[in-house]
Amino acid sequence: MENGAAQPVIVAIDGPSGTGKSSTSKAVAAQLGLSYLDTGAQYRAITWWMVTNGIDIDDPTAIAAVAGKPDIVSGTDPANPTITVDGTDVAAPIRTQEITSKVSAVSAVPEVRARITELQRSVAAGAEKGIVVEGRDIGTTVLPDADLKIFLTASAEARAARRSGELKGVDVHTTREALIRRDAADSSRKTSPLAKADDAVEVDTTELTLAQVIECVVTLVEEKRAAK
Ligand SMILES: Nc1ncnc2c1ncn2[C@@H]1O[C@H](COP(=O)(O)OP(=O)(O)O)[C@@H](O)[C@H]1O
Ligand SMILES: Nc1ccn([C@H]2C[C@H](O)[C@@H](COP(=O)(O)OP(=O)(O)O)O2)c(=O)n1
Repeated sequence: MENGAAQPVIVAIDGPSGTGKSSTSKAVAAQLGLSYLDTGAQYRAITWWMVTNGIDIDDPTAIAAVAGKPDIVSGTDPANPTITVDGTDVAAPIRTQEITSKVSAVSAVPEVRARITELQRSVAAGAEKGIVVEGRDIGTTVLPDADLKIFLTASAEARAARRSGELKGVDVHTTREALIRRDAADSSRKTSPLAKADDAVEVDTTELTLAQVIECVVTLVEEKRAAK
């Protein structure tokens, strides 16, 4: 590496629900002094706005017509990630089952994706030391020139067990079915589906602890940084 300040490093972490994207990305960003962006939270936030404003989420034309209206702001400190819509803190309401069940329909609308993708690129460009961005289409569409692309996977059983550990009172079977439905919707949409980029490193986390996944990604980032 040359003398002087380190070049910003851009890391894209994609994969389906429950593979460990958020936990891994936050920890990696915190350890390496990078910013962090949860793009799923942005899609949840725009879905929350649609629901709150009575937009019919089964009507893509109605969604497209207002996709530019909400002002979504993400705080990128991995120790305290925040998200607001028109100045309102929506960190809690975007995690309800209602929003989770509606987010795939809203995020499949091309006008929504165009709007959120633009936002994501401007956040990444503004991260002085670099950023870890997690989602479904970061390596393929949002930041195709990322320095490092990771695609996390895990069995449906492991993912459902992890998720139902968080959702008290919801059984593993129901969680597993909902998760498989959402994966199918996110993977089959026309615009920018959930997919592994050709140059992404695939990490199967089924048999790994979270600490092992974090260590693996930190090592890969450090190797990329050393080679820059
Ligand atoms: N490798 C792992 N082993 C066990 N539990 C994990 C692992 N990775 C993540 N978890 C747990 O699984 C849940 C979902 O992880 P999260 O990072 O939110 O996944 P994602 O962002 O991909 O949906 C969290 O409770 C997290 O602590
Ligand atoms: N880059 C992204 C990130 C999320 N989405 C959509 C599709 C996902 O089902 C929802 C919610 O994503 P989120 O990462 O919060 O979901 P999980 O926490 O992994 O269950 O947003 C997307 O379309 N593109």
